[in-house]
Amino acid sequence: MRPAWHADPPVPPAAVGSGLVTAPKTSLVPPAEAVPPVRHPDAPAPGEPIGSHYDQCFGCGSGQPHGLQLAARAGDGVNVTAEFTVRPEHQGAPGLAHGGVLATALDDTLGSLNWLMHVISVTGRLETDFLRPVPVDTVLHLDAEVTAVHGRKIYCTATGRIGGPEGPVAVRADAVFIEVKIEHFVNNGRPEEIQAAMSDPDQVRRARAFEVNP
Ligand SMILES: CCCCCCCCCCCC(=O)SCCNC(=O)CCNC(=O)[C@H](O)C(C)(C)COP(=O)(O)OP(=O)(O)OC[C@H]1O[C@@H](n2cnc3c(N)ncnc32)[C@H](O)[C@@H]1OP(=O)(O)O
Repeated sequence: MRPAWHADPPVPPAAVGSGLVTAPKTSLVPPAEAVPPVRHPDAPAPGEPIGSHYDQCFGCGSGQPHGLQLAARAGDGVNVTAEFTVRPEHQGAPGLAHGGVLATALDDTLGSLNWLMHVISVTGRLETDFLRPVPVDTVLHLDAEVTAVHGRKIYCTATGRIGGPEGPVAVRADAVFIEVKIEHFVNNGRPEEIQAAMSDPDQVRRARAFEVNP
């Protein structure tokens, strides 16, 4: 007999009007008309630290004691590298990193690609493969790159290796990020944090870096 979970009815592809709305998924494979990404002339130099986009970011902010404190550096193309050390507060199973935390590490590394193109984008779709368990105290060596751009859609990929930068791949992801304007955050973020960010000269300077996009 099939297990009970096999008997779940399939989710309808689009059920508008029934209370369910399932958006069509964007393929993670760029369309034929997609173009290669362009490294912005003012992108950080290869090897230069990218820094956090927001000190309260769970992925890269220094103001989040339980966060990942991810430190990314620019590559020589439209790519970055980063490291994340798994701490006890990141556990899922005993002694092992939580899968959602590992997905966050991949997501935030992909997010730092914004600095290479001087485009603000947010995660639209992120598909993650978990290939090896990642124990506490492990340094996850991440790399991410943009593979193609189509309109506002930015196709990108990331891997996380253990045991060194050339070690075996433990996690990987393919993603589509969507370009947005700064208003995306101003209009949607909780007012307390938006007001605090807008009165922080460092935060305003980080945001302005994108607005001089030629
Ligand atoms: C100060 C510095 C800060 C810098 C801040 C940097 C932050 C980085 C942090 C790490 C990354 C994150 O965690 S970001 C946080 C997690 N992500 C989010 O919160 C995003 C929530 N989703 C949204 O707000 C929205 O759905 C958007 C913005 C993604 C899309 O809405 P929209 O702007 O109305 O887009 P729309 O016109 O419908 O679609 C434009 C094109 O994108 C495609 N598209 C739309 N949504 C998706 C999707 N989810 N997945 C795939 N593809 C999609 C459409 O098919 C279309 O393709 P075509 O028809 O043109 O072909």
